[in-house]
Amino acid sequence: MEHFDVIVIGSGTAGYTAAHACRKAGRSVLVVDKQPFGGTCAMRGCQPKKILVAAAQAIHGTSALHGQGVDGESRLDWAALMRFKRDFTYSVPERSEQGFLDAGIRTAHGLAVFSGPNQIRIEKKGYSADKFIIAAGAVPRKLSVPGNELLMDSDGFLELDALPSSIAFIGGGFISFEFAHVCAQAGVRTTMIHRGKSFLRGFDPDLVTRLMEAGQAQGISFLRESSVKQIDQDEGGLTLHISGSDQQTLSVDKAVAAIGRVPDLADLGLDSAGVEHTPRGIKVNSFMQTSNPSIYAVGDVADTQHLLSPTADMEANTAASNILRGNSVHADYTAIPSVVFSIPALAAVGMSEEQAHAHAEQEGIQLMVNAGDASEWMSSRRIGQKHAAYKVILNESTGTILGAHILGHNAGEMINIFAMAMKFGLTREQLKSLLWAYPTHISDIKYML
Ligand SMILES: Cc1cc2nc3c(=O)[nH]c(=O)nc-3n(C[C@H](O)[C@H](O)[C@H](O)COP(=O)(O)OP(=O)(O)OC[C@H]3O[C@@H](n4cnc5c(N)ncnc54)[C@H](O)[C@@H]3O)c2cc1C
Ligand SMILES: NC(=O)c1ccc[n+]([C@@H]2O[C@H](COP(=O)([O-])OP(=O)(O)OC[C@H]3O[C@@H](n4cnc5c(N)ncnc54)[C@H](O)[C@@H]3O)[C@@H](O)[C@H]2O)c1
Repeated sequence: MEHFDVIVIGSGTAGYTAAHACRKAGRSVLVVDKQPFGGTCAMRGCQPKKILVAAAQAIHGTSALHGQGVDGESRLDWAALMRFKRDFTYSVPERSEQGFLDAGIRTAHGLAVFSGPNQIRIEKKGYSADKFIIAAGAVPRKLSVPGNELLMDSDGFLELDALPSSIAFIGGGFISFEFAHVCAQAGVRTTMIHRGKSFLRGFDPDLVTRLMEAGQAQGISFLRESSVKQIDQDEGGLTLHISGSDQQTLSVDKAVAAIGRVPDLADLGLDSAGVEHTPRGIKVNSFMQTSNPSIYAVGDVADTQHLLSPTADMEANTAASNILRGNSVHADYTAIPSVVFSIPALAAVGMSEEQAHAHAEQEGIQLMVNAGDASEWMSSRRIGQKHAAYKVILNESTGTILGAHILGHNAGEMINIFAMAMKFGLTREQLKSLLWAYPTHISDIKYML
């Protein structure tokens, strides 16, 4: 049985970082993936999604300035856009694997299954290691209703050769919002169906309302407190049977289930390795170590709060560091920005207003909540942006930032400034004293403070 210092299961964001970090320190490393190398972010997530969003933003940006110096219609050419997207994703597996090989990391293809606490099998061949890092990611959650096989998931949407003329997104989270805005800009009749009352739970409700107004202005319909109970195929496409809303059925050409992602635990053989897990993922401590001290778990497969690329990367570095130098580094979840790449984008970091009020009461501090509409600001007017708003929550006495929430073009870039300020404890006065390049969206931050 071949032996390695470290075996990494999964070649996505987390697996990539962990494998390279261990190899850089001179360890012998094997990385294995059951799919072509590269993982979700590069192949089926952040990167290809952002290519579609960029095109949709260009269409929206042009139409927003019609009559204000911009003339003529722009149109989203889906077939060309998919070719453009594939130019990026096509080469990922080969480049990713070559990068591992160039660094001296061994690669293997196939399903990795634990056959004991310190060994795995890949396609009938056994391997052992001193340490393992499980970076097996997550997969789309399936809607368990009759006819669910007629639904697409995000992987399917990102591979669509032609856009339908009507589409429904089931779920009121990140993926539904981002893809719905792309579809709306392509002229697709788009409906979002959400079982709960509040869309984009976790984001500021006032800003979510403004985002939904922006979506409605682009032609998106929203059904809330509505559950899809059954899907039937009919001649024209699909009929969705919906309970809870006034609308009982909805006919669409295609429908996408975007109801969250679940850790990809199936077939890993975790019980043979003594690794505790729940449907939420592999249980880890703050060193990213599992119940088996030789095995660490990182990224979407671990039972942590975030399913994001930067947190996958940070957790992988944490696990690698703890394997190399003994458990000494804790995963640090301070000030993690998150962005819905809708049109406009919605971004947040830190506490919600509700959390901040609870925190203030508990700590006996005064809050300062700066909130407002930014659609009349020059930065919005010059690009024809009609939906822009912000909410910044500060500790009044120290001037430090507890939370920031931004809706608008470039919100995804601006939020990083707030994340940096929070991470390093910068105050309102310090931020205001900076000479921001002007006129930029980021220079608006001083008005928000
Ligand atoms: C549509 C979409 C858009 C997204 N957009 C963003 C975004 O804009 N920003 C952001 O921060 N995050 C985004 N995310 C989330 C982000 O992609 C994930 O958080 C991140 O990719 C997780 O990385 P990972 O390494 O943990 O898992 P993955 O990248 O999923 O890698 C896991 C790998 O493990 C392999 N594997 C699993 N089980 C086994 C096994 N038993 N044997 C061998 N191999 C195995 C899989 O084949 C896979 O390649 C998005 C996700 C989706 C779906
Ligand atoms: N820009 C980004 O950072 C980005 C973009 C896309 C995805 N992601 C990551 O991927 C994850 C998955 O995205 P997502 O949009 O699928 O999930 P999500 O968690 O953002 O939203 C899931 C939605 O589905 C609903 N839902 C859950 N179970 C349901 C059920 N059985 N029936 C009906 N509705 C149900 C939830 O109420 C929620 O509205 C996200 O949590 C996020 O971490 C991030």
